[in-house]
Amino acid sequence: MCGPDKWSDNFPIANGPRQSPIDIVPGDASFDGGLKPLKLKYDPSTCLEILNNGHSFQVTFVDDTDSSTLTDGPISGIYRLKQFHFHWGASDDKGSEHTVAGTKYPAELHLVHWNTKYASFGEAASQPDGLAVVGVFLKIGAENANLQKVLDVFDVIRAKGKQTSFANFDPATLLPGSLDYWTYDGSLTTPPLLESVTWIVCKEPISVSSGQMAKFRSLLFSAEGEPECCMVDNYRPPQPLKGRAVRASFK
Ligand SMILES: NS(=O)(=O)c1c(F)c(F)c(-n2cc(CC3CCCCC3)nn2)c(F)c1F
Ligand SMILES: [Zn+2]
Repeated sequence: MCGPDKWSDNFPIANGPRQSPIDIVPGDASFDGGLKPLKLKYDPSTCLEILNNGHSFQVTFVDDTDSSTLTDGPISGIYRLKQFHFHWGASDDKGSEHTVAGTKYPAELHLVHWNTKYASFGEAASQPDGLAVVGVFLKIGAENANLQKVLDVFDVIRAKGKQTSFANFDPATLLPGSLDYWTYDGSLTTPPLLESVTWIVCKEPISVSSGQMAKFRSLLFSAEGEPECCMVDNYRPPQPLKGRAVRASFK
């Protein structure tokens, strides 16, 4: 398995100056009163499909208009929602990519947006200010009815390469009550590990039940007809901060 430790062979940027994820140490983050509140405007009618891409499952959105956007927060300009996906562990004690003072959460949601000053997601992904990803931690607790709408279609996307239409889902229903956040300059957490992401990590987690986490683990890394390989531990561990500042939108 070409796991995270091997990525630097094919992607030397894996050892670059602004890699993600990182361990967020709240005491080391500096409050920045200049940071604006996040402004997330999502239109459920832009929700298109859900697919198992062999690394995670992702829900993709129509991004040819400014219907679903991220503005304000630490960024300038308009960033369009392209997709959201998750990372999770084989057990509830691990799974998130970012950690908070060493604490791992069982899963982490990533809402991926691209800067409309560029012509497309693909072009934006190679620019230092091209992408903005909102990260939300999942914490074991009450069953999450909004998340359940996504888990309910897992049976048809169980294997790598499977996809199905997925309409009228509002990703805002997966956001926590508070949008207080930490922000820092980082990268994609999977190959090609491009250093083009403004990370925006919410302080407040959303809930997920243990039974729902078991459902995440019913997905497969493997394609139909291949030996079954459970999709678990699809998270990259924290990377060196290398002198970067982590700012907080809250005191
Ligand atoms: N964990 S993360 O950092 O939030 C995260 C992301 F933000 C991503 F955008 C991707 N991503 C990768 C591609 C292929 C593109 C193919 C064209 C060149 C750019 C990559 N599509 N989306 C991704 F895989 C991922 F894990
Ligand atoms: Zn991710």
